[in-house]
Amino acid sequence: MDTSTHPYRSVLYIPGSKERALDKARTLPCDAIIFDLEDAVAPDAKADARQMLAQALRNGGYGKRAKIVRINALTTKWGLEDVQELRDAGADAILLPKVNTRSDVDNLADLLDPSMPIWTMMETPVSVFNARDIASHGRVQGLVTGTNDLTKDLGSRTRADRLPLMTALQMIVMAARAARIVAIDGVYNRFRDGDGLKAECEQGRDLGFDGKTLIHPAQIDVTNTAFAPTSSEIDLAERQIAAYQESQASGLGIAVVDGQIVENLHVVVAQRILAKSRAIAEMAAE
Ligand SMILES: CC(C)(COP(=O)(O)OP(=O)(O)OC[C@H]1O[C@@H](n2cnc3c(N)ncnc32)[C@H](O)[C@@H]1OP(=O)(O)O)[C@@H](O)C(=O)NCCC(=O)NCCSC(=O)C[C@H](O)C(=O)O
Ligand SMILES: [Mg+2]
Repeated sequence: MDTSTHPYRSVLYIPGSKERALDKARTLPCDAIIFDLEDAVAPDAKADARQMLAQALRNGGYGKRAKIVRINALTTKWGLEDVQELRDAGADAILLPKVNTRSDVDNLADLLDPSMPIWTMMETPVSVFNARDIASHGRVQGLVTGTNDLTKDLGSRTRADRLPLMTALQMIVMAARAARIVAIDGVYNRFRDGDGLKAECEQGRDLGFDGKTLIHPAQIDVTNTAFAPTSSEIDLAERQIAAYQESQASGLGIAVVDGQIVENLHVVVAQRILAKSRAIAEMAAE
């Protein structure tokens, strides 16, 4: 699934051990779900969570939401069994945490059907340095930023403006864009602080992320709004495309809309906005 056919504005983590949350997710208006077997699940609960999650996926009912399973790293004692239990359960992608290098992706790819997409957590300093290499792996279709682990590994402080993370955030977006894959921002931990979430979503959107990972259903609406094209962006995109087509018809290469030039590249951006808007409408028409 790419972002022109499927939106990834809101990507909700659900602990694989929480039956009630697994059930509730079937009704939540998020674009994608990360079913988590890693950090959200305590070591003693991992085996049961694996079984419960496989059953929930087989039962279905998640509609058009993209279903992404986050396994434990293959270097842990749980990783291999996670893959064996979940690879044929009906997920749309497998998300690998604590990735450092392209060979980590190779190790997972060897265990999966070639048609199963892989997403990677970008949450170690080494992964950020290797972002381009990881993103360009033929099996990788999405990068998910792990800002909590990055903050831990950097020894940085949590700041509202995310200044200590800015280089990493930009490198992750650039790697995803160079490889034409999906880029998702990290979580906002204060899940009852809607204003703080909104500000961080706007920043993530400005940076170029497709959406944001979430930890609580209360974060979905704010995020869906922040990562959707606004009505004025849609209106402008439509007028830019129309004006450009008109100028082409009269033999000109450039149009002017609202006092700004419109060239071919602006038309590409406008078309992308309209494609995203259509994908969101399609998602809502469930
Ligand atoms: C944060 C929470 C522990 C809060 O849980 P709780 O106190 O139970 O919340 P509420 O009582 O407000 O819940 C209301 C209802 O919503 C359901 N719920 C809550 N969270 C989720 C969810 N994530 N998905 C689906 N449904 C959810 C509750 O079941 C209630 O339902 P009902 O009873 O029917 O009304 C909790 O939200 C939580 O566990 N969140 C997920 C935490 C998580 O997944 N963490 C790991 C991922 S973050 C990460 O690892 C980032 C990355 O790796 C990095 O390094 O940065
Ligand atoms: Mg993490």
